[in-house]
Amino acid sequence: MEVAVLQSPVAQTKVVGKTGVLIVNLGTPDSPSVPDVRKYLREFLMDGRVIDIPLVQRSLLVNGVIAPFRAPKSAKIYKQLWTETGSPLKYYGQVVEKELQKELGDDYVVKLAMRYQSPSIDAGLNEFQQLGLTNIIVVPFFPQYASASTGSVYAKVMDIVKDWNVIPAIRFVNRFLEHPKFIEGFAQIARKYMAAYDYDHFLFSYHGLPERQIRKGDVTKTVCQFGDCCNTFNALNQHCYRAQCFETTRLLVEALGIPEGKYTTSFQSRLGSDPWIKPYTDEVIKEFPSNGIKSVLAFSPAFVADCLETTIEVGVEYKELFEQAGGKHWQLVESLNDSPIWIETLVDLVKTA
Ligand SMILES: C=CC1=C(C)c2cc3[nH]c(cc4nc(cc5[nH]c(cc1n2)c(C)c5CCC(=O)O)C(CCC(=O)O)=C4C)c(C)c3C=C
Ligand SMILES: [Fe+2]
Ligand SMILES: [Fe+2]
Repeated sequence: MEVAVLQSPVAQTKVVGKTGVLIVNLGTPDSPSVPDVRKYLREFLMDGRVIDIPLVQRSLLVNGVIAPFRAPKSAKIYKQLWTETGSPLKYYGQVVEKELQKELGDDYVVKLAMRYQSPSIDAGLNEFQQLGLTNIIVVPFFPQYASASTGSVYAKVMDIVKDWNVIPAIRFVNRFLEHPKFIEGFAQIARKYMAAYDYDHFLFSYHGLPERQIRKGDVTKTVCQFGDCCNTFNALNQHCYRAQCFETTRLLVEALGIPEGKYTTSFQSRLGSDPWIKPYTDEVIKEFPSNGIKSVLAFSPAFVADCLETTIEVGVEYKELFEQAGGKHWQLVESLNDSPIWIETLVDLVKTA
């Protein structure tokens, strides 16, 4: 009796067995206007996993300092980044959503979401709920796990579904820095530049994090000393974001045959005066020319789509810094964006989740 009321057999076959795939990137402002950038920064930086200080202090910092003073400066940089298709981070997300749907076929429903701003995680999950999908795979677009990125996506998803009557079976992709196709994706782009120019040095610059955030994740309080310990990657330190970044470099160096001594790993975009993970990219770059390094191929493998952090920070600002210090040739390795090998990586991640 109940079954007949619930759904016709035709409607049932449409959804039964389908899996919802939520691909999630960080987010970006809706436009490069000051109010939209301010709205984005407020939502982003009020996340307690991003600025992990008590709520009252966070609110004073974000609403009293960052939103009024940083937003106008950031808006100018976002205007530089914006193209006719909008923010590259969102544009490539939309292309990847379509391509991945095509590759995965009818057994899956693929939805793009952003942790902050739009399209929201809420909207994506609600669509899955309306379709009656109770198998969901969440793929955060962060190759390395950090509480501020991947962790925040997990927390948001769980916060949304916790009140549903039928909580779906959810599988979360945790990290994919060691996926051979992810590594090969960056290697393919880099080979194009390496074939055309003989670079003195290779820089692998990752988004930074306050050291405090890594310390919090080290529940044993013995793993990360923020030094050479991060150079080896093992079962104990696999959740240390800094160690994951060094491992990403090691795999890329191996794939590209870069000799020892010809590459550096560093961390960019620090905010505030607390210690962030070192070495800092801007300090490393300033030293390059005086050490005889006049040409650099720069990678940004903490991101899978070009964004402010790659195109502007590494591609423009660090280039200027390098040239001011006496450097001659600087080239950014663009991100995976909508490359076929990135879509293949995602297909593998979904099918093995
Ligand atoms: C406390 C501050 C920040 C932490 C911690 C942090 C971690 C973190 N962020 C990304 C990915 C991206 N961040 C981007 C921009 C960005 N990040 C911060 C601050 C922290 N990030 C700020 C203030 C900004 C905005 C830049 C500005 O206004 O100047 C972006 C780019 C988004 C875009 O629209 O292009 C990405 C992507 C990760 C992966 C991460 C933890 C590892
Ligand atoms: Fe960031
Ligand atoms: Fe570490």
